[in-house]
Amino acid sequence: MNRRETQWLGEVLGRGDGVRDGRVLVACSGGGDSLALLSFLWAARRSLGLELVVAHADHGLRPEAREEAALVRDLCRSADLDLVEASLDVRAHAKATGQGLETAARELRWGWLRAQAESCSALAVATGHTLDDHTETVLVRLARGGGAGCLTPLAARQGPRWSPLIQARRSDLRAYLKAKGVAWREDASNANPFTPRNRWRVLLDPMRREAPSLDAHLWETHLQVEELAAFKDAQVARWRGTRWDVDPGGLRLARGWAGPELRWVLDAAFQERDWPREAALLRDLAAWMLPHLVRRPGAPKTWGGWHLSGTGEGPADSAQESLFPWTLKRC
Ligand SMILES: Nc1ncnc2c1ncn2[C@@H]1O[C@H](COP(=O)(O)OP(=O)(O)OP(=O)(O)O)[C@@H](O)[C@H]1O
Repeated sequence: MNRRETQWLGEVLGRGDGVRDGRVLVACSGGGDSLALLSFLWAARRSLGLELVVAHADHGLRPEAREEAALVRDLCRSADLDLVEASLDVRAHAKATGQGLETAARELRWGWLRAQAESCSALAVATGHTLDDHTETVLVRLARGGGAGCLTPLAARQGPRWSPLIQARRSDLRAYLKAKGVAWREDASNANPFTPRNRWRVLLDPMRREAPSLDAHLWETHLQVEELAAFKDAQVARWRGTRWDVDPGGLRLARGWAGPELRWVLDAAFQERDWPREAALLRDLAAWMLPHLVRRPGAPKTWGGWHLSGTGEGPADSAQESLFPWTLKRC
C-alpha cells in the first residue's frame, strides 16, 4: 500500500469504524469514488482480513449504464473478484411510489444491496461516499431546516453501510486513480444543473477555494456533534419512565422542565411516534409548553394543532400527584 492508502486505512481503523475479518459487499457504480473504494479495499484486503464481493446495479436510466457495467465486470474479471449484478426498474418504482428518480434509485438499490449482503453473509456494504458528499449532504439538509441532526450525516459506519473513504476528498481520489492508471466513468448526471445536489456543488466551488479546509472543518464539527448527541440521548433515555414516557395516549410529561431538556425529549418522543420533527417546530412548541409545565395542570390548552392537557390531582407537591401530570397529543 502507498502512503495515501495507509493514511485512509489508519483513519478508518483509528476510529474503530473499520470492518475486519469477513466478507464485504463493495457497492460499485463504475464512477471514480466507488472505483477508488474498490482499489483501496483491494490493496487493504489482506491487512483487514477481508473477502470482497462486488455489487453493481444498473438503474436503466442513463445511456452509458452498459459501459459502466462492462467496466466493473472487466475489473472484477481481471482481479478475480466475485460480482453480483442487477437491473433495477427505477422508473417503474418512481412511478409506483411517487418519488423522484434519484430517491427511487437509492431506495431500490439499497433494498437490493441489503438482500445481497444478507444472502452472502457480508459484514457490511462498503460505499464510496467521500468528504465532499458529506459536506454537500450537510448543506442540503441544513437548508431544508433539519437542525443539528443534519450535521452528522454519513457516519463512517451506519447500519449495514460502511464508508471507509468518508474522510477523503473527491479530488484526492481522482488523483489517486490517475496515479494508479485506473479509468473510471464520469456520471453525466453530476453535471445536470437541475438536481439540488449539483446546484450545491456549483455554489460550493468558490467557498472551497476561499476556505480549503471547509470540508475537514465540517467533518470535525460532525464528530463533536456526534459526541454531544450521544450524551444527550443517554440523558433522555435515563429520564424515561420518571420524567417522560410515550404511550398510545400521547407524550406523558412530569412537571418542571428547563432549558433545552424539553426539546430533547420532544425530539425523542416525536421520532418514536413518527410525528413531525422540524427543529423550528420543536423549539416553538417547547417554548409554548414550558410555562405550563411548571404550573399545576388546569384547563386543556391548544396550540398549532397540539393539545396539552393536565391530569394531575392534588396540590403541586402532594405525594399523590400523578408522576406525569401532563399529556401532549396531536389534535
Ligand atoms: N449503480 C450502482 N451500483 C452499485 N453501487 C452504487 C451504484 N450507484 C451508487 N452506488 C454506491 O453508492 C455510493 C453513493 O453513490 P451516489 O452518491 O451516486 O448515490 P446517491 O444516490 O446520491 O445516494 P447516497 O445518498 O447514498 O449518496 C457510491 O459510492 C457507490 O458505493
